[in-house]
Order: sequence, then C-alpha cells, then structure tokens
Amino acid sequence: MIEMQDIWKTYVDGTHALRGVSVRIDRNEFVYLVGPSGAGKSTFMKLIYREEVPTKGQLSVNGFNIGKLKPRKIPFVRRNIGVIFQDFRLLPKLTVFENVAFAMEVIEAPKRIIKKRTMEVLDLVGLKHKHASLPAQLSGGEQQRVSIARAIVNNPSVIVADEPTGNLDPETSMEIMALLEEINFRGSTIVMATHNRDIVNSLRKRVIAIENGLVVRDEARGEYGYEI
Ligand SMILES: Nc1ncnc2c1ncn2[C@@H]1O[C@H](COP(=O)(O)OP(=O)(O)OP(=O)(O)O)[C@@H](O)[C@H]1O
Repeated sequence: MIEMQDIWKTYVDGTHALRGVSVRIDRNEFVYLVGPSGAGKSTFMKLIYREEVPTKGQLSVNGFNIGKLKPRKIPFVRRNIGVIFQDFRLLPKLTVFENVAFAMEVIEAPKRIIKKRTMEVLDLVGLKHKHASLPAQLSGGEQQRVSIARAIVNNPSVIVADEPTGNLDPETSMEIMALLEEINFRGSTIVMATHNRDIVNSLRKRVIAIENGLVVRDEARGEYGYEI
C-alpha cells in the first residue's frame, strides 16, 4: 500500500515538482499516472522507490515511512519495489541471465535459488531461450521484457514503471501491457506513468492525472483525457 499525505517535492534549484499531493493506492491496484510533460509524474514515482525524498508531507510504502527511513532500512524497502524504465537500463556487458540474476545477487540470495528463480522469471517473460544473449542482440520489446524480469525477480509487492512503452511500437507495447497485467494479476501493485493514450483508453484502469505538481483527476477506469 502506498499513501501520500500532502506531499511536496521541491528540488534544490527551487522547482516545486509536487505541491501537496494526497493519494492512496491499495494493494494490487493498477494505476496509470498521466499528465503533461514536467507535471511531476517521474518525481511521484521516484519518491515511491526512494530515489528522492519528500520535502514535506507523509509518504508510506508497504508500511514504511519513506521520509524518515533509516539508511540501513533502505535496501529492504527497495527490494520490495521493482522499477521499469522507458530506456530499459540493462547492463550492456552482461547477458540476459546475468542482468536479471544481478538483482538477486545484490540482496545476497543463495546461488542455487538465483539460478532457479532467474530462469523462472525469464520463462514468464518468454525469454528463457535468450538467457545467454547480450542486450544489444535483442529487440526493444525483448529488452523491456528482460527489464521486467529484473524488476519482478525479487517478488516485489510494488512495481513502478516510468513510460515502459515509450520506446516501443504499438504492437510490442501491447505485449508489454499484457505482461504487466499478468504480473498485476499475480499480486503486485502497479503504478505506471504513461503518455500512451491508446493504452490508457483501451485497457481501462484507475487514472491519476497530475498537472503542475497537483492531482487534478483520480478516476476508477478512467480515460487518458489529453489530446496528445
Ligand atoms: N533533479 C531535478 N532538479 C530540478 N528540477 C527537477 C529535477 N527533476 C525534475 N525536475 C523538475 O520538476 C518538474 C517535474 O518533473 P518530472 O520529471 O517529475 O515530470 P514528468 O511529469 O515526469 O515529466 P515527463 O512526462 O516529461 O517525464 C519539472 O519542472 C522538472 O523540470
């Protein structure tokens, strides 16, 4: 569960990226975050995975008070949150298997379990047969599937996806969405920032619209609502 109460985020240069956001996202929800460029969507997500800390307000993720988190608790909170980016962010010199396994190595999982679980998630995203390939040998859609495998390998309760289909063609985007829906169906909460109006309007879910650092709309089974 994610709960924001009057969250402000002001960057060091004085930019108010969020100006009093209050929102509650329950376990197992699937939420689209929409809004114009610069509205504060990425900031909203960075606060959830604690890449940034709120300037003011209360933020709790899975029962942890993110603003007041002790440094030694940060890895524990992060391992319960999977992050997916528009540009995949795979390590270019590591194979598909190694990219995914790496996320388990950092939490010091036993080798045998790493091998089993990594192959299991590669199977889930349909890329078991490409485990020995390098990212550059894969298509964009395949690279995004590897990044999804990496995000889910530690079984996080929350998945944060920042424009996961931004670099993909419509057909590949739909395949990625099917995968995210499957992951949601298996029990993870998903928060996805997107500019993709076709996806939002066809796969209806809760829509939270942010403009100028404020939530301006929050609808169950909402629409994209912007022209571009
Ligand atoms: N590290 C930073 N330092 C200063 N200002 C920042 C920083 N990161 C973001 N901003 C500013 O905060 C505001 C919100 O940015 P954010 O990236 O959250 O928007 P966004 O809705 O994700 O935009 P986009 O759709 O273009 O990705 C913008 O004005 C942006 O320029």
